[in-house]
Amino acid sequence: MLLLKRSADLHCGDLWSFPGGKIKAGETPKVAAKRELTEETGLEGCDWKFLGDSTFEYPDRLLHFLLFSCLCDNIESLVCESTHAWAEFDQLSNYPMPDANEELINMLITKLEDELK
Ligand SMILES: Nc1nc2c([nH]c(=O)n2[C@@H]2O[C@H](COP(=O)(O)OP(=O)(O)OP(=O)(O)O)[C@@H](O)[C@H]2O)c(=O)[nH]1
Repeated sequence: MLLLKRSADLHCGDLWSFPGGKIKAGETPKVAAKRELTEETGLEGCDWKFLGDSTFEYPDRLLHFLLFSCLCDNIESLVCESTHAWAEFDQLSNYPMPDANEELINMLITKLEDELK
């Protein structure tokens, strides 16, 4: 799983997060997910899947997340402004993440378990 370290000056700064960002007007969620991945990493994912959605209320904002997974087979072309890490599921506790991500990770694990059945 690809994780990016957020800059200190951003919301949830200095925490590790999934590539992503806000949907622009007129974009579908999937188009936005693909755009954000490429903007932030230079990578083009394939085999995109919508995994589910989740809402999280921070003290200063209410966020609605639409979670996608994809595969990246060209990882040598990764170009990233932020510090990045490739993490296995059992290593995630080493990467402090925003509070909203607990539910996102549970969603990921559930979907992967379903696929392996
Ligand atoms: N990208 C990303 N954002 C997350 C995660 N978890 C989480 O709570 N967030 C929050 O989701 C919001 C949107 O993310 P973002 O700041 O990356 O959005 P963006 O790239 O469009 O930024 P911008 O507003 O500077 O254009 C932020 O408030 C961020 O803290 C995550 O895993 N990845």
